[in-house]
Amino acid sequence: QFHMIKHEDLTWSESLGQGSFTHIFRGSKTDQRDGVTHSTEVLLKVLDANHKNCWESFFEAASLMSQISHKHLLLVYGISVHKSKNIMVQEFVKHGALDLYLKKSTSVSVSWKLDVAKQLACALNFLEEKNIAHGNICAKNLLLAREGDPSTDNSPFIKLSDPGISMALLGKDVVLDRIPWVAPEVLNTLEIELECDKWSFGSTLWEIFNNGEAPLQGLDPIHKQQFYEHFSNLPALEWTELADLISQCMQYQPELRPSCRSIIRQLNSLITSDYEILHASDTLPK
Ligand SMILES: Nc1cnc(-c2cc(N)nc3[nH]ccc23)cn1
Repeated sequence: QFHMIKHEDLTWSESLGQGSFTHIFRGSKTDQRDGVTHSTEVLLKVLDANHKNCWESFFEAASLMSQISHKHLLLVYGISVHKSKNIMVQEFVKHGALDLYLKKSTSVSVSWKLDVAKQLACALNFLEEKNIAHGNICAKNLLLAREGDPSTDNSPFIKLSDPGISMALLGKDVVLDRIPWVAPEVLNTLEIELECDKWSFGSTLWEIFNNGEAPLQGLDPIHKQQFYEHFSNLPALEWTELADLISQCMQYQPELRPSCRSIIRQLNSLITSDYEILHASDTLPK
């Protein structure tokens, strides 16, 4: 169920860092279409040689993304297996991960953030309708295809990346490190259900409205686990309506979390609320 890409059709450029058990590189792939050679910029995600046993899960994550297509889901061109290297070939998304972008950017408006939040909610709604759980929703896995430009009121455009290797295969320490994005019930079951993505959506909303700052970033794994054992909540944002949506998503009882349709409805009412006017002051020059 995968397009196999020949290794010789891949060109490798610079390393762009690493994920859980993977290394990522910028690169390009060439293919022949009606006799013409096309070269496409791609992102090459390589599974660590010492985690070869995860290759099924690595490709499982990619195949999830290639079975369905949606404008806010990352495009996976295919896979390439060469000697001991397992490579996933993805579309290259120009501005990279949203968490880093938010940390670097100073003047990102409230409406820009709401637009991004709504795009993520639409992607989750699409997955929910297909009964597909993603399992790794976070700002690091949101890729910015278009920055959007405040002067021309051009809007941002994001793509949700693949979920990566499944929780069941990651060590307990990696799962603990994903607190508070990983839903509490996953720590016991290591199973990902649709409701888990709603919890993660809440945590990602918190990140977006805290300029990419990671929630609970200072806590070590033990204190992160206690955060769940004490049924704690993230610090509420000033904007109460948004804080309410986040706490609805981050309810410890999965069945009480809102549907994607409800999340989208609530985001729409926030977009039209006068909050933007009230908060226009935070983008005006002092
Ligand atoms: N599917 C993907 C995933 N990541 C990127 C990306 C783009 C960029 N400008 N800087 C980066 N730094 C790290 C990753 C990355 C692109 N496409």
